[in-house]
Amino acid sequence: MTSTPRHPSPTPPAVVVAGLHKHYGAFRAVDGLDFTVAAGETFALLGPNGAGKSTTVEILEGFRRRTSGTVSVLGEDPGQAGRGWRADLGMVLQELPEGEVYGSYTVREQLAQQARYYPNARDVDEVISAVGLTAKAGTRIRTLSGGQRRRVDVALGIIGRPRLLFLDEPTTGFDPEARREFWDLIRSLSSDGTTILLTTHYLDEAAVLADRVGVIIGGKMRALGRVDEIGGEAARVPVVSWRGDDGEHRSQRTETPAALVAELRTRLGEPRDLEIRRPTLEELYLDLVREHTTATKEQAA
Ligand SMILES: Nc1ncnc2c1ncn2[C@@H]1O[C@H](COP(=O)(O)OP(=O)(O)OP(=O)(O)O)[C@@H](O)[C@H]1O
Repeated sequence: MTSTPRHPSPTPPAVVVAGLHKHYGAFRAVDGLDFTVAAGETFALLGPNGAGKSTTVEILEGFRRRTSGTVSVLGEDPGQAGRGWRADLGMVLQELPEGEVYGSYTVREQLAQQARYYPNARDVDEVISAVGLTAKAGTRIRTLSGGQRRRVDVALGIIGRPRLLFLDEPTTGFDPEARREFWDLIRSLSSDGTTILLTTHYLDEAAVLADRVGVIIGGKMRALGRVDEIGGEAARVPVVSWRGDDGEHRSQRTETPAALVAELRTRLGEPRDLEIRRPTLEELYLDLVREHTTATKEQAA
């Protein structure tokens, strides 16, 4: 008799990180990270410069050895995995110094060359169109602008139809319109089932794209959750903002917004540009960075 399992086993996570450390001598660049990225999820790693984001991502990509901890990426240890595993990954690394990457290839030539490494590559011209470079397909890459070259990096990252795509600060140098086009591209990859691990300094980008975010500061995970969960209780304290008599924009976080508005009304009459809203991810993130940077300085003193 055959039987169908009543509950089909859930898809295993794309990434599992437990107790991850990376030390350089006495310096702990990554200091005990734990997180998972579910299959099909878009996960953003946030954190100030030097927080340990790229080090973590490079360990997951198999480019850097860890000091300790366990890491599984698409079911394998990146330190041991082979070429088949790598073919399922797409990578857009942090920007490399100008002129170091591409010889004299055109956009189309470079992509066609890269596509040959993958068993199930995407169509070259479709990818060129998806990153908005159709008009530049025959142009030599080194003559493109910085933002256009970054689009080539993204195209190279997705040409192999990866199951898991790493994007390390992908939109640095993009103009606002290009960033929005890029977000559409990421959303469409995500809706096709691609798992995405993104690092970014643009909090609006994380808020728009990510199902969950992790905030790394000083090599440790200081917050982890859905965008609307970050900041815990603090995230529920509203922000009142208005324009003062001097024309300056002001804002204040308060548990009693109605009382503050009443006080402003007495003081200013009808306050200009009055708004009561939830704090943005950027405000909550900056709170976290301040809190942990101060704590680290106090410990060091
Ligand atoms: N090879 C190395 N030797 C010593 N220290 C290193 C080495 N590589 C990185 N570091 C240090 O590890 C820390 C984490 O660096 P990492 O590049 O992971 O930060 P990041 O969060 O990606 O920063 P950014 O936002 O600036 O890209 C930094 O203080 C960096 O100087």
